[in-house]
Amino acid sequence: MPEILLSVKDLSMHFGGVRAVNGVSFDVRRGEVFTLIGPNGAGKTTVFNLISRIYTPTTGRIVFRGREIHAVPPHAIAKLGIARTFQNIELFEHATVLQNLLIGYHAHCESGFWSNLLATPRSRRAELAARRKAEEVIDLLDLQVYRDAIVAGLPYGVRKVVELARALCSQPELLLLDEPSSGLNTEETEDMAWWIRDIRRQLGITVLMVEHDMTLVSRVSDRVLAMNQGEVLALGSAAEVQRHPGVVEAYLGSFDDVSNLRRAA
Ligand SMILES: Nc1ncnc2c1ncn2[C@@H]1O[C@H](COP(=O)(O)OP(=O)(O)OP(=O)(O)O)[C@@H](O)[C@H]1O
Repeated sequence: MPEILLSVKDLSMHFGGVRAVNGVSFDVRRGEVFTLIGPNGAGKTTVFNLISRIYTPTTGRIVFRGREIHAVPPHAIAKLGIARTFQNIELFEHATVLQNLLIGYHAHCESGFWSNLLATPRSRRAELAARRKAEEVIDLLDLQVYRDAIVAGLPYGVRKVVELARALCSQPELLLLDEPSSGLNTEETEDMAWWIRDIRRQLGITVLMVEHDMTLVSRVSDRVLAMNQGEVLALGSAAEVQRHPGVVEAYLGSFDDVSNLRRAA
């Protein structure tokens, strides 16, 4: 039996009369790439925001490594072993790539305010460990030439990889990727598929992803869950889910790019 890393049980999030997420359940197995798809407004980002504790669910449970995470404040999520990227990149724009990665590392580490201020041996060891981890991630994602560049001056595609790198520096067990291909051209999207596969293969990190580009979804996902109007429509391999009549109908009834679905079929 595969180990379940994350379990979402009968999860609902209502905003007034809007049922953004309504009775959604799924399990993410340790080591897999699990992808949420669905037309605009299906509830995918809300599920992400619930798992990363930006929202508290109206009803339902989220269990990570056997522990309920409802009461964990958003800032403590990284320490539990969950990191995420955002649809619209969120980086410190006026800091360098390396500085952003060091911040990512410190999001998960325990060294206290006083030990940092007094530069104790413990805080110096933590600083060295942070630099080692940042350099390792820079090498893994081929960011060497950008190490000391200010983020604001970098092309969008590179900033997207830097955000991924920063999430990796917090050494997560579960990585949440919110539309990793958005804003990327075809070549950059192909690179992103390589990075996601490397992250899973080389670092053993479990990936939960929201993505619209079905070519990327098909390339990297072990399992795909399709949502529509806050509810689960289908679960299976990328090919199985794309053939599901309810999924085809949901996309045809929306303004989403149906050609994406056909392209990867
Ligand atoms: N904070 C909020 N307040 C009110 N309604 C919200 C809020 N967040 C999301 N919604 C609504 O919940 C529904 C699901 O939105 P959500 O952003 O989760 O969908 P999505 O599948 O991520 O869509 P997209 O692919 O466009 O990002 C939508 O009808 C949206 O308008």
